[in-house]
Amino acid sequence: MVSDDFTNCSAAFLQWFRHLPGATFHSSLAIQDLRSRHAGRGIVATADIEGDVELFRIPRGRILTTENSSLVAQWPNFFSDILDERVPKLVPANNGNGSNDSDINGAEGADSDIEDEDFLDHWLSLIVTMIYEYQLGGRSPWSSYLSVLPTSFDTPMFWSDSQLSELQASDLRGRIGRESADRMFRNKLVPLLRSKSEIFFAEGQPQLRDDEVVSLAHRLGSTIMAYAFDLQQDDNEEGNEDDEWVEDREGQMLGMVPMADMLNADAEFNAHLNHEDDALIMTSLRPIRAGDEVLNYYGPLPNSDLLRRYGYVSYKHDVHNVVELPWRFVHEAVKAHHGLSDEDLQRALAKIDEDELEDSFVVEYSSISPDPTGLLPTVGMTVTELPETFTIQLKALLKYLRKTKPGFETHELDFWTIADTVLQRRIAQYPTSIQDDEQLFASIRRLDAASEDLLRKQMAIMVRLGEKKLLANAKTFVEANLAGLPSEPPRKRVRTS
Ligand SMILES: C[S@@+](CC[C@H](N)C(=O)[O-])C[C@H]1O[C@@H](n2cnc3c(N)ncnc32)[C@H](O)[C@@H]1O
Repeated sequence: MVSDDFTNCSAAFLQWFRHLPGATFHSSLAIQDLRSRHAGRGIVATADIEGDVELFRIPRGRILTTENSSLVAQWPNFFSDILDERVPKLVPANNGNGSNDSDINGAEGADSDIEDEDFLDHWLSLIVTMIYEYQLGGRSPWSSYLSVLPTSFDTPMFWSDSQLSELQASDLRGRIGRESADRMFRNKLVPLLRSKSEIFFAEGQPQLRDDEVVSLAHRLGSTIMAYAFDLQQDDNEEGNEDDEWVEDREGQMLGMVPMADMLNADAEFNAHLNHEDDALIMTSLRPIRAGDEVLNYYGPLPNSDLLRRYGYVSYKHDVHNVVELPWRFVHEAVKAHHGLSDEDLQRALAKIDEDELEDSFVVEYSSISPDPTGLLPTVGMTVTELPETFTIQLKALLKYLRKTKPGFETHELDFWTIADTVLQRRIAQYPTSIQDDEQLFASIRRLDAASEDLLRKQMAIMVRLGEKKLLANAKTFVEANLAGLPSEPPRKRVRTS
């Protein structure tokens, strides 16, 4: 085997980890180089491992957190200083992906990671802590760990405009937020670190220029998004009442957990991190065969969010895809279908409490969750209902039109026809069809996927294609409902008294 920096760093990291007091690492596991399939490092079983076996254990004191770092001892007002510097919203307003109340991984929740102020405090604190540890170099207790963390990313945050354009009409494009993060790092973070230059830029430490600090902050900010775990989780609360899996990566107390974050992940997985009082323990959920990769779970994320936060996509995550339907498309469709004026529409809308209105509605497949061993049921991906808020709001609008416009009538046929038009309008926002994308995807798969540009293009096509398939599926559902209705609306009832 050719030994390069990458393999040397993996070996040094493993050796460091094995020597941490209280840490364990199963003898049938190895860290493997998975760069040939764009998956960086991963952990693979070298012999069969049974289910419910401890794979490795990380003592809580060895987790890279602000509390465990020596930074706070040198900067006693660290937390209050960070709170003063935070910027409430890092992403442009109105970029939420609508509502999906499944959990933090739902469309809205996925966005809330950087909109949420608590998360932002923890994220920023951890960025500063990691800058501090990086600046310590070999003197950091985590230096062997830091050297296996990535220095570049394939998340859209780092894509060119032409690469981003390949996402076409995906809602993801409005949710990247690089500019606002950049502004915050430049205007807040750099002055904050400069004000503590005796801690961050002392003699003997790298003397970074401002732009270097900003790019290091971006790099670490992205590392945290893709690697950090929520440490506050209580295993008893982990599953909700339905015993569903939740993501353990996005929460209010973030920490970088050496080794746990060497696991790649998928929508089907075979390992889970258990949170105990003094340690985090990675456990196998079912037997893992020799040669199999040990996989963690990042949550029921659509491919757009997997790409946004982790920089990769996976066929298995297609089942969690989501697409937003804007409320304004409903306005347009109602107006066109019923031949209404703007005034007609506004009069009816004025009757609805604006605060209760959603700006958009999330279309998704009927929910599929992994079982307790991390496997997904083998059922087809189908849309079996329209978003509940879509139905409520459209029905409310039609009701108020009936109240405010004399002679206005609607029937079930109108509801489904409007829904069909809205879907058609959303589908038309993507300039290429499913067939175009499938052909394009097949043709570029044969090319050299080592090219960064090509890899990003492939991932963008997978995101947009998955969204188009979801919309087509939703349209089929609506068409089936239309087909089941009488084509003529019932005759007007004549009042007899
Ligand atoms: C927590 S790290 C996992 C370890 C990582 N592969 C490494 O080399 O450090 C998360 C990152 O791993 C990569 N990753 C995770 N699961 C993957 C998968 N199934 N396929 C490809 N890349 C994956 C992504 O780059 C993601 O941002």
